Amino acid sequence: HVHYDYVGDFVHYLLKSVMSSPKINPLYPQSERIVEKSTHDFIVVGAGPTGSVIANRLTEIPNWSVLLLESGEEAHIISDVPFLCGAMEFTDYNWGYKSEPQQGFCRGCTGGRMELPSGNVLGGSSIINYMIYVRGNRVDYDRWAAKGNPGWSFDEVFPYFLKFEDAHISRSDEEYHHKGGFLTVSDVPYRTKAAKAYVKAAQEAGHAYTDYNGAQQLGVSYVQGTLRDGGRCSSEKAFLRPIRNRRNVKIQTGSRVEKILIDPQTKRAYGVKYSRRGRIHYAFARKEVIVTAGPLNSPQLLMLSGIGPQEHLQDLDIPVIQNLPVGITMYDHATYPGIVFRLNDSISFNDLATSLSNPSFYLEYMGGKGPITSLGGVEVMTYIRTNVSMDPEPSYPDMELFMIGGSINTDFGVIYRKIFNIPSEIYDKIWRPLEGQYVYSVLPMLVHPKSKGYIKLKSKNPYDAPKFFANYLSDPDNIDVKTFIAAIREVQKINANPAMQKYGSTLVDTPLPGCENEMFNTDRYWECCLRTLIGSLYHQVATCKMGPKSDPEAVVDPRLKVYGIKGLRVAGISVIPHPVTAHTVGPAYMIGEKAADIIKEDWKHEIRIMN
Ligand SMILES: Cc1cc2nc3c(=O)[nH]c(=O)nc-3n(C[C@H](O)[C@H](O)[C@H](O)COP(=O)(O)OP(=O)(O)OC[C@H]3O[C@@H](n4cnc5c(N)ncnc54)[C@H](O)[C@@H]3O)c2cc1C
Repeated sequence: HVHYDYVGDFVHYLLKSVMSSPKINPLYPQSERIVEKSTHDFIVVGAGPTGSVIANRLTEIPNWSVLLLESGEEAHIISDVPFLCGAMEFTDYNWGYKSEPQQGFCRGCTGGRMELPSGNVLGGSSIINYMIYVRGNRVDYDRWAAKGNPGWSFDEVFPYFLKFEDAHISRSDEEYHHKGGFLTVSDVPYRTKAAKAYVKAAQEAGHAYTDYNGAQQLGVSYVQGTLRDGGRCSSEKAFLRPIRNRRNVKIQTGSRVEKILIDPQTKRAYGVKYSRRGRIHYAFARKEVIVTAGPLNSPQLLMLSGIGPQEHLQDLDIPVIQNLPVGITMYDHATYPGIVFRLNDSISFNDLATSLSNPSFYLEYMGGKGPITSLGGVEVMTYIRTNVSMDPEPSYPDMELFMIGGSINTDFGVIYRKIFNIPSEIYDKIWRPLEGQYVYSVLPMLVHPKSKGYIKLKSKNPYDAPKFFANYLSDPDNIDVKTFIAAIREVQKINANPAMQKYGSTLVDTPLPGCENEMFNTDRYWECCLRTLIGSLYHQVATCKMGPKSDPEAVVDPRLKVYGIKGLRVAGISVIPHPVTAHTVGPAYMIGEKAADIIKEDWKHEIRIMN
């Protein structure tokens, strides 16, 4: 046995080096002669899904010039391979944040901390994400509107979801999808037999087969992915590549914005200060600065620029321009990776190394097919409403269960063990004995957490990572834990059905280290597991919350303008007021589309004159 830690480190090193190597034929050639001071109509900070859409749509107006500044570089084509998505976290495409150690969760994680990856690359997190495409529930958006955000109800945002979508889904509610948009959403071409059996078992357990992006979200269906021809369809591929030769857009990588320039007298944002290749530059905006720097960096940038909680900024010696509750709210979607079932037949992924060393899989991938098109093993989604839910809306899920045709042992502890910061003591006990075996797992995602965390700056140095306090499982009534446990029971119920039992599927019952004192499969046992090994699914929202002026947590108004500051908007999942019943990339694209339309509307007098 070569110790997997060394193998893992070597694999990560190799991948990191390949991914960061200079491009021979870059799609976005970067001029070395960047002027130190330049002026544009709009400056967009961050080229993730939201920033990419905004840059695309604003430059539809030929007379408007847009500078898109992205801290990361253009991605390597290897990031297109869906099966490798988990590994992207170990490259320079990740900002590499971690949560602060806190009581009550992640007691067993290495250092008591969770990984909080976030994309630092042209395309943002859509280059390192798992490509799961979910739009969210009608109720999510109707509640945004009901909470004082006019324009954001489902009926008002749905056309934007349709606008960007190019759907290739075989069993779908057709009127809920659209063909011809920039972002390809499709079925995953490869499905394990375990996934097919699980879909059947879920139906046997009473879950209807649905299109979760269609009329009804509750039920079971195969995952839909942001995939084009079996490869990743990132925001770079979908929204930037088609416009990169427009004369009125400048897409500049390796450009890290350190500060938004704001006149303290007039409170107008007039540009940004950024560093590139070790030099400081300034860019000025005639019209607006739009911050789309992701859910973790957008609040950081605002606070570094003097917009944030007054006392916190004063403590760090940052001159306060506007006292606003930036970063005081951070909801996230949590999951638990330890519900694993052993199978007695070769129906799931059992060995990543063998899969990746099989040349025929690559040939299949060239044709947009085969196991390598799998979204890191994510295959089936089930939306459920547990008996813990007190929500008045009967069709509103409180849990998502996503089924994976493998588990943390499938890659021999090289990738997913590290993603969840699982120490050797736990891996060796639970997953090591399963190496090479056929298993599947189900990860519950708590879609509407009651617990909320917050973000603080560590210092006024833009290169110091902020501090992330996730506060998972901290709600006073313990509803989050109870909901998780109800979901774990539902997973067991699904597994007990004939379609899974045909393969002798049994829950792995080795007690989790740290929880041996609790009786296996009791509520107390599962609570202990959750508090030992919970992980993030990287959907932090509300860090620059959208809300009416009366909302004490609001940072931007419903037109995404930062309260009290002129010429400055924030867009992206950071503005989402409350967690959605979705993975967040879909909503990020929608927010980009809507933001672009809002901006066009606000400047329509000028567009009219130009026409
Ligand atoms: C590992 C991972 C897996 C995920 N899996 C899924 C999934 O399967 N399905 C799903 O729906 N969602 C998933 N998500 C979430 C989803 O990808 C994000 O919600 C979405 O990308 C957010 O879009 P955004 O535009 O708001 O921000 P981001 O995608 O975070 O983009 C922000 C961009 O701004 C840049 N930036 C930040 N600070 C600066 C600065 N100071 N100067 C210049 N540029 C800056 C960043 O480098 C980045 O490119 C995942 C996220 C991660 C991290």
